[in-house]
Amino acid sequence: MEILSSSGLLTGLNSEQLTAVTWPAQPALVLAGAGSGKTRVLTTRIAWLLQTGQASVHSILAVTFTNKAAKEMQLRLSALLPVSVRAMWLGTFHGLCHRFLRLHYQEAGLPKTFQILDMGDQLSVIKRMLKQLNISDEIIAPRSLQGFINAQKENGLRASQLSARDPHERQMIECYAAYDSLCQNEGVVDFAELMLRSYQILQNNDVLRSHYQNRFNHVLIDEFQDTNKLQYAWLKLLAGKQAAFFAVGDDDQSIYRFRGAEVANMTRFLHEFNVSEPIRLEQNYRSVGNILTAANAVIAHNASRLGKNLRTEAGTGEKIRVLQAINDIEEAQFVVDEVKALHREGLDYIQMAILYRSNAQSRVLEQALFRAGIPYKIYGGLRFYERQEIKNALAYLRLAVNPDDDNALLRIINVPTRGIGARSIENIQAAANEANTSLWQAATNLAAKNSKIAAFVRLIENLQLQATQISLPEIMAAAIYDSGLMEYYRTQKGEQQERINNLEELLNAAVAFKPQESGFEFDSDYDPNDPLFAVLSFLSTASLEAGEHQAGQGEDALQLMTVHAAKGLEFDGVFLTGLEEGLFPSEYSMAERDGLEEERRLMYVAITRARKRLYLTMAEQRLLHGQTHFALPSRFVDEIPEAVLQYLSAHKNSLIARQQSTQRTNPFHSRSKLAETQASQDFDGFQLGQNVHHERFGTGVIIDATHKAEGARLTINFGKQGIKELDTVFAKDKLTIIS
Ligand SMILES: Nc1ncnc2c1ncn2[C@@H]1O[C@H](COP(=O)(O)OP(=O)(O)OP(=O)(O)O)[C@@H](O)[C@H]1O
Ligand SMILES: [Mg+2]
Repeated sequence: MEILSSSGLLTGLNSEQLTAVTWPAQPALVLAGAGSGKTRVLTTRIAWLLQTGQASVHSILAVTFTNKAAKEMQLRLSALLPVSVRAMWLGTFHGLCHRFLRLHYQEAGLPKTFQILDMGDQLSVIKRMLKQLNISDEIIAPRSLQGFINAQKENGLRASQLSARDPHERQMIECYAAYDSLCQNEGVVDFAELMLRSYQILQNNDVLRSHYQNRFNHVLIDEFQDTNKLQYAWLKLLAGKQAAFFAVGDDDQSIYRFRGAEVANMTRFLHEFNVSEPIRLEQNYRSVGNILTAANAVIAHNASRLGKNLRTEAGTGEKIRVLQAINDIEEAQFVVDEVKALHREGLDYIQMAILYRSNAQSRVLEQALFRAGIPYKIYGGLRFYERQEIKNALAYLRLAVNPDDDNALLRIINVPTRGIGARSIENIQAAANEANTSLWQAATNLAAKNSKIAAFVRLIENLQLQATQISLPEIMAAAIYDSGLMEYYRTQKGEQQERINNLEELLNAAVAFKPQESGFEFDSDYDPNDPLFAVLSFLSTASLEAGEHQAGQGEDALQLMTVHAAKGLEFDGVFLTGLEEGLFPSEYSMAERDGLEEERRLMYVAITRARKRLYLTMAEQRLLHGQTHFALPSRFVDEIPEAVLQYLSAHKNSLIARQQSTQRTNPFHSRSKLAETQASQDFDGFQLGQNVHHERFGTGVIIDATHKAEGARLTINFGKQGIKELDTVFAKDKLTIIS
C-alpha cells in the first residue's frame, strides 16, 4: 500500500488494472476487450517497475506491433518518468531484431554495414536472381516466390528444412535456397530474415542466449493475439525461465490470421508458463454505452472465443447513426457533410477517422474530401493516385496523349515485363541523348532492329489512336487490359488482390468521371465532347488529387485508413463505411466459418475505435469491377441491437424512406433489420445486447429475442457454456441484468 500512496502512477486505475500493473515478477496474461486499458496497463507497469526499482531500463524488453504504437509508448513513458526511453529495448519486432543484428552482426555472419531490403527491394533481388537462373516469370512468378519465401521464414523454416510435394514446389524451394545465399553474399537482409536470423542466433549461441536471458527480467508484449509462431518463439527464447513474461491481448481482435498470426498462442502461453487464470479487465474507458453494446452484440455471434464482456460507466451516449445511401458517391458526400458539421461544432479533424475494409474504397472518399477542401491523411498506406499500379496504368494513358513523356515511358516500358531489359533501355536513352529527342522518338527508331521494342511501340500507337476515338472508360480499359497490366497483377500471388481491386476502381473512376464538372479549362480549343478532352482532364484531376492536398506533418487532418491499420487507435468520431455484404464481410471470407469469424473480429475492432460518435454507412449501389452492383447491408449491421441504432436517410428516395412509406419489403433486404422498422425493443424486460447473469450458466449476452404469447424467448450466448434459448416465463427468476 505504501507504493500505492507514494506513486501517482497508480492513481485512477481500477482494481483489476491495479492488479495487473503491480503483478509480481511472474508470468501473466491480461485478456481483455477493446478499450479496457490494456495498452495503458502495459505502459504503466513499465513505469511502475522502473520507479520502484524492480527493473532498470536495461532489463526490460517491450514489444508492440506498429511504429506508431512504439512511439506513443515511448512518449507516454517519458511523460511519466525521467528515464532515457531510447536506451530501452522498446519497439516493434522488426525494430528490435534489427537492433539485435546490428549489435551481433558478427555472430549473425553479416557484414557490419549490412543493408535491409524492403518489400520492393526484395522483389528486385528475386527478379534478378530468377533471371540469373534462367527461370522465366511463367514458370515462377517473382511475387509468388516472394510470398513463399516470406511465409516459410515466418514459420521459422529454412529451405533445407522443407520437403517438396511436387516438382514445382521443389523448384520453389531451390529458389529459396538460392535467394538466401545471394542475400548472404551481398550482405542484405529482408524483413522476415531480421526475425528468423535473430531467433536462430539466440537458439544456437548459448553464450548470447544466456546473456540476454539474464539481462531481461521483464518481457512485455502488447497485442499478443496477433503474434505468429516465430515471434512467440523468439519472445520465449529471450524471456528464458526467469523473466516475468507479461502479455496483453484480446482474442476478439485477432485480425492477422492471413499473416500467420495464431490466437492459440494465448492458450499455449497459459499452459507453457503455468498461468492458471488470465487477468481480466472488464471496464471499458473508451466508448459510450451504445457503442459498446453494439460491439458486444456483434462479437457474441462468434463461436470460437475465450469469452469476456465489457461494461462502461460513461453513460449510453448518442445512438449509432446508420445511413444507407443510394450509391457510393452519395455515401461519401454524406460523410463529408457530417465531418464538416462536426468540425464546426469544435471537433478537430484529427479526432475523426474514416475506416474502410479495403484500400480501393478510399478513392471515392478522397475525391469528395478533395472537392470539399478538407485536409486528410491516409494512414498506413498511399493515397489512391499515388499507388504503384494506378501510376502504371495512368502512365499508359499519359503516353497515349503524349508519347514524349519520358517519365511515363520509363515507368512502364517494361511493366509488365516484355523483355525490354536494362541494356535495351540504356540503348534507347543513349540514342535519345545523341539525337536530342524524346525516348519515344528514339524507341520508334530502334523498333526496326528490336522486335520487343517494336511490339511496345505498336501498343502505344494503338492507344494513341484509340484516345482520339473512343470514350474515356474504354481507353482506360485499354490502358489497363490491352497493356497487359491487369494480367500481370493477376498472375502474381500474395497481396495482388489489392492491386487488382485498385485497377478496377480506377476503371470505375473513369466510368463516373464527368469532364465538364472537373473544373478544368484548357487554353486551346478542345471540344468538351472530344474523348481526348476527357482523358486530359481526368489525368489533371488525378495528379492534383495525388499531390497537392496532402496534409503536412502536424497539420490537423482527417484520418483515413483500413480497419487493419486502425488497431489500437481511438477517435472521438468514427465513420465506418462500405458496410455491405461482399465488401465487409469481404466476399473472399464468406465461404468458411473461420474467414467469417475473422471478418467479425475486424468489425469488432472497427466499432471499438469510436469514443463518442459512430456512423455506419453503406450504399445500395456501388461501382464494382466496372459495373453497378446492388448490395445488401452487411450482416454485421443486423447483428447490432436496433435499440442503439438511429437510421438516417440522406436521400428521399433511399431504400429506408421508400420502405417506410410503402411498407413493402425489398426482396434484397428481407433478412435485414433495416426492413423491420417497428420491431419492439423490450422483450419482457430484456433487451438485445444486454449482458445478463444466469444462476447456472454464468454470464452471457442476449443475441436474439422473440415475443411469445406469454413472455419472450431469449437466445443468450453464455460463452463457454454455449448458446442457450431460454423462456422468460421460466428463466426470469434465474436471470439478472448486469448491464
Ligand atoms: N483507469 C482508467 N481511467 C481513465 N481512463 C482510462 C483508464 N484506463 C484506460 N483509460 C483510457 O481508455 C482508453 C483505452 O485504453 P487503451 O488504449 O489502453 O485500451 P486497450 O485495451 O489497449 O484497447 P485496444 O484493445 O483497442 O488496444 C485510453 O484513452 C486510456 O487512456
Ligand atoms: Mg491497446
